Amino acid sequence: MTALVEAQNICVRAGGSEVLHDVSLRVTKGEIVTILGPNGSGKSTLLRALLGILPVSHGRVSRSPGLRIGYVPQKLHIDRTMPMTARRFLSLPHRHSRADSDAALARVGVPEVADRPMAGLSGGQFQRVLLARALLTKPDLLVLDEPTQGLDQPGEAAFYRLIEEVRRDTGAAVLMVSHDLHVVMSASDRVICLNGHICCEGTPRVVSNAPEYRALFGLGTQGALALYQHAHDHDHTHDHPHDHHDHHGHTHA
Ligand SMILES: Nc1ncnc2c1ncn2[C@@H]1O[C@H](COP(=O)(O)OP(=O)(O)OP(=O)(O)O)[C@@H](O)[C@H]1O
Repeated sequence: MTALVEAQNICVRAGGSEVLHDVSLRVTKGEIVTILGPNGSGKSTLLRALLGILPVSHGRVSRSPGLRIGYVPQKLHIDRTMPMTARRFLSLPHRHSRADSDAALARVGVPEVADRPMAGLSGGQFQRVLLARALLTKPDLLVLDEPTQGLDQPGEAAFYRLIEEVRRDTGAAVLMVSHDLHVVMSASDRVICLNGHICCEGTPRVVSNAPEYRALFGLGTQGALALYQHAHDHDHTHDHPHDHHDHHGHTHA
């Protein structure tokens, strides 16, 4: 199938060193592809090179003619003191009708936030508004750089379900970066494991059993640590172990 976007043997340099070496990948129509990798492994750099924001020092990037991309960058600086409603935010930088904006908010499951200030939204609502803004461009390809950062695990799982629905309804392909193995495994057609180069790739099942993947995420690398801490945080916010602990405390008292 024709690729929407394709990298052929690309190398990318940043800050005087080679951040990506000999990376090749393609995303075809309607696919959900997730890039996983430790901090600093070049995930954002790869997305930016595919989007043409960063130049490659070797190889080539091609995008299908007329490709419409909805991009949600990893960091979006919003002046939290500026009172801007979600509907107004959706019209930046391109103006959209009220009906289209409201439909986009409804599509991502937060119709109620249209008149609320962006600064007052929860993390999950905020990420959904970012997705709504990307959808307003009617993209063939959604590029999402860690779209679930700051969300708890149920919030992440709900967000990935939403991504699957969007793909089903719009036919858009999705290329995203994630740190969360568990939820990504169920939502992705294909996973690419990156650490400056592609360590392994394939269906989630194939990748989770690949020795390269286990070496990167399972043996105390920087990435494994980040992932472990991520999971650890979730345990702490979970109600049951906490209740259990309290219960024991009372029993002993
Ligand atoms: N503009 C830049 N100048 C210097 N170094 C850069 C620049 N952009 C990226 N880098 C370096 O390239 C490497 C890859 O960065 P990148 O942001 O792509 O990683 P990442 O996998 O997205 O990381 P994270 O998971 O922490 O977001 C890092 O070592 C980073 O410091």
